[in-house]
Amino acid sequence: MTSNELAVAVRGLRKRYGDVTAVDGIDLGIEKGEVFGLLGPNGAGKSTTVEILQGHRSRDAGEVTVLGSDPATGTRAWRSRVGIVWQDESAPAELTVRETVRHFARYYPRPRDPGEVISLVGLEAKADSRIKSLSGGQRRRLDVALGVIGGPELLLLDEPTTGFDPAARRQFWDLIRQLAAEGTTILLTTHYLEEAEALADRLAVVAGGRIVAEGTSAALRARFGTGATVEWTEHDGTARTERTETPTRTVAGLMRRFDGEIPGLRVSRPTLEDVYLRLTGQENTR
Ligand SMILES: Nc1ncnc2c1ncn2[C@@H]1O[C@H](COP(=O)(O)OP(=O)(O)OP(=O)(O)O)[C@@H](O)[C@H]1O
Repeated sequence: MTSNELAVAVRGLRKRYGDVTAVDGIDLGIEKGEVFGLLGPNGAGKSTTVEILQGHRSRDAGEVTVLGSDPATGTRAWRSRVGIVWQDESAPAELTVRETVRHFARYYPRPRDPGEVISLVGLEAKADSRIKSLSGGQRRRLDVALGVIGGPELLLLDEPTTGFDPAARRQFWDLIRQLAAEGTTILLTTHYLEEAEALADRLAVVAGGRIVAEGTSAALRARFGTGATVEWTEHDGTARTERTETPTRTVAGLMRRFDGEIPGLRVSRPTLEDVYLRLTGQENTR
């Protein structure tokens, strides 16, 4: 697939801040209509990458094509095709939700209908409330409304659900799924594995400015999450843990030794979280 057929094509992307290498040679290809998750710990280089894709940060090296253009030289027409959800949208606190969404619609050549966008993000009941009266989660929905009011082909979301309660997070996921169903290509960064698994068609795990793994969550688990952990308790009460590629054989050995019930027996396969912690070198931080 050529870079013009992909929504986002990145090759050899590098960015340094002084002595800190934030992005250290990232390659990325996101297909049109895909939901792609960038997953990684604090400081991995996710925000820097997204800011470069938005055209809001310069790069030191690499080729970047977003909707057929280099973001560093993106025109106003190009910008109107890319939706960005800012962390702290500086919308005037005294305006109502409806006024704000209508106001932002004027910046775009072919905006979506403001009323429709307000209901898409679930803010109908708050349409005539002032922004200053919104809760944190409602405020974030407004940010998303402002990110999609221009009818973007590509939506870039940097940690969209940080600070959400579980119910708000799940409602937000429904919104993302709805936008994806309408054909919007979506790139989101997240710390939450569960979120990446729930939303992303494919995900890339970023650590230390590099992509350490990429694929569907099922493929990542199958590829990196091999083996199992067998846990049991010895007669003297000592807890034992063994990591093995052949858990059945381990359990068979224990059955012979214990000649009956094996106290505290537990066999577990790695979760995506285990895979993620292993890939990002945080395995022992649990
Ligand atoms: N404006 C800046 N000036 C100097 N260093 C920066 C700047 N922005 C980011 N960095 C550094 O670059 C590295 C990557 O940061 P970045 O914000 O891209 O990571 P991230 O994966 O988005 O992290 P988080 O999950 O914490 O948001 C970090 O070491 C960070 O301290």
